[in-house]
Amino acid sequence: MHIVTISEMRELEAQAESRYGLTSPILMQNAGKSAADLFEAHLLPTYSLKGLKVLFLIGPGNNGGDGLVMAEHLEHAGVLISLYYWKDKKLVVAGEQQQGPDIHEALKTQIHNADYVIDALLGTGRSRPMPEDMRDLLALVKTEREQRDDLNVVAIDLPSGLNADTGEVDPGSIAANTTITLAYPKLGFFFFPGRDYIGDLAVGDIGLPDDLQPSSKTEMITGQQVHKLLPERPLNSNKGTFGKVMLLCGSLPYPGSAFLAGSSAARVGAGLVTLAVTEKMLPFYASSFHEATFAILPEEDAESFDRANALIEKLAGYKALLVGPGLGQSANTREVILQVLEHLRSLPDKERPRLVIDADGLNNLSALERWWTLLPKDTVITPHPGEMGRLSAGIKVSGGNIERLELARTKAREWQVNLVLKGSCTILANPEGKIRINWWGNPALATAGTGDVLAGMISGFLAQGMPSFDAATAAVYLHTAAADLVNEYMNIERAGLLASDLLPYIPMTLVNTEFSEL
Ligand SMILES: NC(=O)C1=CN([C@@H]2O[C@H](COP(=O)(O)OP(=O)(O)OC[C@H]3O[C@@H](n4cnc5c(N)ncnc54)[C@H](OP(=O)(O)O)[C@@H]3O)[C@@H](O)[C@H]2O)[C@@H](O)CC1
Ligand SMILES: Nc1ncnc2c1ncn2[C@@H]1O[C@H](COP(=O)(O)OP(=O)(O)O)[C@@H](O)[C@H]1O
Ligand SMILES: [K+]
Repeated sequence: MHIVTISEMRELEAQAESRYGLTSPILMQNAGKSAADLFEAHLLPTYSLKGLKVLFLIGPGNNGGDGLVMAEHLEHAGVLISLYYWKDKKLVVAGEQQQGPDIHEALKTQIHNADYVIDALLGTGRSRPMPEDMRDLLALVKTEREQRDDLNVVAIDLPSGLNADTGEVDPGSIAANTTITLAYPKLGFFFFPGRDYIGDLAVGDIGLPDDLQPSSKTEMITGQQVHKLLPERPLNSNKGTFGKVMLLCGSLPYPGSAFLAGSSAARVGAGLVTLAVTEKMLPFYASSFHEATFAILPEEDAESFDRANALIEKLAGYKALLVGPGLGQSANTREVILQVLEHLRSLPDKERPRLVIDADGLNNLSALERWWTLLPKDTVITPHPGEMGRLSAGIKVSGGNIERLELARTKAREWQVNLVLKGSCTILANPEGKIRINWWGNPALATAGTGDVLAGMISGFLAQGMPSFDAATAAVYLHTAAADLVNEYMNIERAGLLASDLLPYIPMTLVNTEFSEL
């Protein structure tokens, strides 16, 4: 699904009018109706709308207009509606305009009684800081919600005051429990601090014709998209159909990485997983990872030439190679990586295993001049912000602010790689400037080993012949979907997940893509 900037959204609206006669009032009717439908279908699956008390905060522009249309639909469905018009300081309760000297007190009573407050004050037309009286209004809602968590705030299009292009927020903005955005998610949702204000995200259809597409090259990864990318599993198949993955991962202080990555490759359907390990490491894996096969390498203090060659000899017939998780850093290991890269570059396209480099694979590389010139075509790299900094000559890389978007785009072009810049909204960028951003997941993923799972999943998809950027896309989405499932089934909130908990849930995430709402 496209992600749009404000100007891209305006351009679409202008085209909708000039090419299809879809004027602003028509789009607003569609927007308000779909917001009402989403409110009913998704927010209240188990409750009846009848008797629900909903207060609408109505702004001066089209965002307020959307709110009014939504309110009308909900009123027909039996919702008890009150409307507060911010500009005119007018309060209407059940169709009656409230009179009297103290509208402010009456408004406070409405906020106190509401089940839901709908934030329809400002949308993409916000052009300056919020006036104080708008901040005060939202502060009343915020204070009330702090006192009772059964008060929900639903933002229409976006939380008022959020900059839809950058994710910056006004000091008066309040976080929504749910944002019903219109037509397409806005770029600012994916960056902090904005990301924290969105809550659950729903996307309303405003009736733009299918052939009217945004010019944006930026996409939000969705389950429906991933469903289409997943490899076929024909009946007439065997393990050879689904490809072999080789992993150069794991060393004495970090043995678990190879287990996590290898299991994850198998969990997304790779036919066979081989761990390239030394004899010293073998007993660890043989007892914990029964499904793996092994390529035995010389010990780490052997000549790099021998270590590399032992791996290269075994690599024929493999469709994917993962280098890095838990590998350790040393001059010798760097040499091994260099020789393996050289071998990969020498292979014809069809015979070349597709490469994923993560963790210490990246740390080793970053010590080399112009390391990116050493990579074979179609390589995927998966740095977290620290690794990204090392790869980019020591610059400081933000974990979640908007600057990381341009950085990812520029570096994927310069390095000619498929870049997975990890973080709470992971950004994928390919050499052609295409961007995909992951919305899903939760902070339980912020624990050691989840990156190994991700890298393993990518290699497992590559083994099945998926193009590199798509393999990375599917894996990024599915590893966060797995975390969401773990939280649900293990009753975890935002802490306590083990990377290995993800493993048994990965196959379920593949199935679930067929039924995802987005
Ligand atoms: N156009 C379409 O076809 C469709 C649009 N849609 C909807 O419209 C929204 C965009 O509508 P919009 O452009 O009217 O902007 P909106 O966000 O309502 O606010 C602008 C108003 O607020 C004012 N204002 C600005 N900043 C302010 C501030 N800080 N504090 C106070 N006031 C401020 C500004 O006044 P002015 O600057 O002129 O004084 C103006 O009156 C979009 O998010 C979506 O919800 C959908 O229905 C689909 C079809
Ligand atoms: N707060 C968060 N929300 C969503 N995803 C997260 C969050 N924190 C971390 N992640 C994800 O968890 C993974 C962590 O990877 P990484 O930092 O490489 O860990 P490790 O190297 O220990 O395995 C990444 O895919 C990252 O995007
Ligand atoms: K709004």
